[in-house]
Amino acid sequence: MKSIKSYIALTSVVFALFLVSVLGLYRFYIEHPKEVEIAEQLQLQELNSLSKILRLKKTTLSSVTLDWAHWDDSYQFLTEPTTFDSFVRSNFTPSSFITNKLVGVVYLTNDAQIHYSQGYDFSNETTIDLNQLLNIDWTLITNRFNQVDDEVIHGWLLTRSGPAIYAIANVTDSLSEKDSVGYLIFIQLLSGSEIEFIESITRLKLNFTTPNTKEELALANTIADLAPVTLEEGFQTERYRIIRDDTNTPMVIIHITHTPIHSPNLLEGFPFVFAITGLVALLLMALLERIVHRPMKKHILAIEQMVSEQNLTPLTERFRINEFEKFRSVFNLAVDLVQQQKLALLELSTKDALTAIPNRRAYDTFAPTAWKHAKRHNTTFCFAILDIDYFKQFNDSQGHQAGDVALKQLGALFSQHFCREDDFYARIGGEEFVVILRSSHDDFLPHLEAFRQGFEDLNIPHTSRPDALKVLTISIGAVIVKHPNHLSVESGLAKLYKLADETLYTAKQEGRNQIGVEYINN
Ligand SMILES: Nc1nc2c(ncn2[C@@H]2O[C@H](COP(=O)(O)OP(=O)(O)OP(=O)(O)O)[C@@H](O)[C@H]2O)c(=O)[nH]1
Repeated sequence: MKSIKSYIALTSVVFALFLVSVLGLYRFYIEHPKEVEIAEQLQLQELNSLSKILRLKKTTLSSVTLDWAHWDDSYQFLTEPTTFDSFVRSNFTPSSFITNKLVGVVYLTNDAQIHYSQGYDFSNETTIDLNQLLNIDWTLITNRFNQVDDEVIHGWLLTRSGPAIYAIANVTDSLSEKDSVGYLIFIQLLSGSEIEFIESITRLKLNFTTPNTKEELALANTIADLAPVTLEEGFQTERYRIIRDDTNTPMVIIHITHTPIHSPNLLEGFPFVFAITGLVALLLMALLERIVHRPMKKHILAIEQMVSEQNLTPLTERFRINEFEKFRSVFNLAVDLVQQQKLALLELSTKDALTAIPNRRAYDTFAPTAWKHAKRHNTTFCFAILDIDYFKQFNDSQGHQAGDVALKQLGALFSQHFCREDDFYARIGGEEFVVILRSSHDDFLPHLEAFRQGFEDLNIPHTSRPDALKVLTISIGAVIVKHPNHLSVESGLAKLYKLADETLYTAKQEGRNQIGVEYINN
């Protein structure tokens, strides 16, 4: 069996676990997947932006290249090279490279002979031999010449200085009326400032590398392509993407670092949830403790005290819970019942069975109290012993049953004569009775006399008595104490009894059917 307190604790813990489970399931199946989805969409957008910007760079370079290739000057430079030397001098100055962010310019004839090539070293800010600068594998480019036709084509290059983009356009006159006389190639290096610009737009941290060794190439082949853009790894703060050339060879590896505004974390908010749940559990415990445990404990203590004091009384404090309140009212009904039974038992134990007036036990309880009260208030006190005259002869002649009837008749007479609040009478022996009267007026004797006369007037025949009277009578021995406080508490009552008994004896000796009186402290 467990205490209410442990059930309350158990209930609170179960409730807290239930709350955590509900919140946990909500977080796991609803909230967290939504957060992940939003974060993934953002990362996909960032990758898309990166892909679009890189494509835009290539198309921009293509436009510039196409523009230059369709200049009449370019056309004439290839058809009449000596006449147009000034073209090179005026157009391929360092500022031309810087303005167009070019690291290389190449003019080729239709049969892929280099007509003019120039590189620009941005770190040293000087023109330099293109091959020395970039160490380009020209076959990659010349293999694409047949794709050029009227269109411009572009692609990625591995250079000594890092990844670069190139564009190839047919060189023709400005109206594109003449046949192509060669090719113009512009090469743009992905410079630091370019990367910073892309980073600021895409919100990504980027690191461009080129796979050089066989192992690096093999590794690069396992990396997902930048285009078409996918987010196959899901939400990640870091990932790699690859850019390939037209022969599907990995050209550029991009190490991408995302800077998410918010990283979805499954356990995020759980300390708060635990704290809230714990708090709710504690509040629940406190509430149940206040409503259930504390009142119940209080009532148990009250009942225990009643039991130890052997005095059951109704529980007065109300419960807030219906069932407990019901228990309280049922308990109170039981207390009522016990009190009624107690009263009934008390009455039974203090009443004489034959005459139905108080018995010896009642006398033993009442007499000392009445005596003490009289002493305290110094009220005049009358103690009288009553005895039926020649009752033995009555029994012997009329029978014991007739004696019982006579005793009953005598008992009934008491309530008629001694009916004041303070009057007391009892049957303390076989045919011996006691009357205790208290009054400020000394009117005891008329009362006792009326009682004696009343019994005589019942005219219960007693033919076998030795004197002249032939009815049943009583004799009374009375002691009247004017000032009870002159006698001691302890010895007082016993002394009165003894005196009353002696007075009764005298009354009997002097002829019976009379009252003998002794006064004390007059
Ligand atoms: N019928 C009946 N008799 C009782 C009862 N109790 C006591 N007695 C009788 O009361 C009688 C008392 O007799 P005694 O004490 O000798 O006195 P007495 O005959 O009354 O004579 P005196 O007192 O001297 O007048 C006895 O015979 C008892 O048996 C009772 O409950 N019923």
